[in-house]
Parts: sequence; C-alpha cells; structure tokens
Amino acid sequence: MPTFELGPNQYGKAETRLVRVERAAGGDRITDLNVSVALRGDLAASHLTGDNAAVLPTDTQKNTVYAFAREHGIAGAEGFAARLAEHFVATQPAIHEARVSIEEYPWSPVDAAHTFRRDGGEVRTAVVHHGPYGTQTVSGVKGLVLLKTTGSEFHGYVKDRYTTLPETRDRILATSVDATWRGLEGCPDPAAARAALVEAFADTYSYALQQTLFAMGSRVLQRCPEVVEVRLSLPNRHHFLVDLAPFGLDNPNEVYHAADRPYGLIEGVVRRDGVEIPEEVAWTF
Ligand SMILES: O=c1[nH]c(=O)c2[nH]c(=O)[nH]c2[nH]1
Repeated sequence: MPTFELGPNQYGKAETRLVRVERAAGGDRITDLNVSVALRGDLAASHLTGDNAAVLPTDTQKNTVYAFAREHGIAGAEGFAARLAEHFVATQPAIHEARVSIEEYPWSPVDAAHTFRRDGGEVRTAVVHHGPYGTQTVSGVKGLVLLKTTGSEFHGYVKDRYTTLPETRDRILATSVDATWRGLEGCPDPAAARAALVEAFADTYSYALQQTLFAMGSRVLQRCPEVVEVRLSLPNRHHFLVDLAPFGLDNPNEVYHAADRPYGLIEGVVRRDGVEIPEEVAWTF
C-alpha cells in the first residue's frame, strides 16, 4: 500500500483588488493595488483531515486588507505589505510565515480635482516575506516600456553558417523592463530606483542590450545605497528596418517593422561588490 506525505504548502487570498481614495481639497489621490496574501505554518491538519482549527479563512484575509487600508492608510506598497504580513504572523499562532505580494497600478491626475488617467501598462511591485528570518522586501517594476531611436549598435558577434543578421551601427533599442531590487534593511525608495533604470537606459550608448542591462542595474546600485541586488529581465523588442527598395524607395532609418515575437530575452543580476547578501527568501513549489 503506497503512502503519501504532505509537502510544502501555503494558502491565502490572491488578487484582492483595492482602490483607496484620499480626498483632499487640492485634488484627490488614488492608490490602486492588487494584493495577494500567502500564509505558511502548522496547516497540515486542514490538508490531511479537513480540520480547520488553525485556518484563518482567506475571506478574512481579504477583509483585513480592506480594513487596514482604512485604519492605517497605505503610504507605500512595501509598508502596507509589511504591516499585513506582520499582522498575520503576530495574531495567528499557527502561522509562522507570511508573504504579501502587491502590484500597484499607477494613475496620474488629468486635472487638479478628481479625474485620473491610467499610466500605460506599467506596474510597480512589492513582495514582503515575514517570518523567523525577519522581514525581507523585494521591490520592482514590470512592463516599463522604453525605446531609443538611436545610440545603439550591434556588431562583432559570432557568425556561423546559420547567421543572417546584418551588423548595425545604428538601430532602435527597445525593451519592456521587468526589474526587482532589494536592500539589506528598510525599503529602498522605489521611485529613485525606477528613475535610475530609465536614466541609464537613456544615457548609455549601447553596443548590446546586455551592456545596457548592466548599466541599468549599476545605476540603481549607485543611486540607492540601500540596494544590494538588482535583477533585470529585458526582452529585446526588435525593430527591423523595412526593405523599401522593391518600391523604388530608400529607407534611411525611418520605417521599421516592430516585431512582437520571437524576441531576444536578456536577463541578469547586478550585485554590490564586497557586501554579504542575505539569501533571498522565495517560496516555490
Ligand atoms: O543587444 C543585442 N544582444 C544580443 O544578444 C542580440 N542578438 C541579436 O540577434 N540581436 C541582439 N541584440
């Protein structure tokens, strides 16, 4: 008779959508979040026998997210996530670790009163793990789309019998930045890190997206002294010059085909030298 055992497990309310309005005479402000809670602890009984004595319902977790937004405000995704994570561990004897992941959707005011415009597809991210190891915060940005029309070359690469790509001394460089960064203590300023990414993409003369990746990660480390590690995932959004010769037209770097796939995917981690970086807490299955 085969026997089975329960492996790692976690549970929680995923994707609680929360919009908070701060009403003010000078113009309202909104915070638009997608909050996911995951809890770990002594939860085997629920899985093995259906004994829910240690289970804080996911519905209650969702209510806690809304109640905390009212009681404590939000004041930054990282702080809000940490407050929630600490609450679940502090108040539930069976819960030893909590992870709160937040996606924040940025909105800009279109007037000085109460109308807003969603800022493209860009998302801010914050993930807080809280447990016996303390509190670890990983901040980030997803879908930050950047493009430069020049200042990018690509040549000198390996050529074999399958290579058709022409070398270029002038190309469009475009990407959609997914980045995370973490610090040794406290939570680094997410706006400063984001600004550093954009600035380095813009002012780095690029011979490869790989080089731009390192420059972007390095700039975050320069600008944010608390950050020890930056992870970047950069799809190369290829823009191919269209051959207009069949129509009797030249194409002096003007008309491009923006290909959506396949795309090169350049990924890497940039770390601060000589600093002991604590192992990242990441729950996986
Ligand atoms: O910046 C680039 N890096 C590459 O590795 C690569 N490969 C490719 O086909 N184009 C590019 N561009």
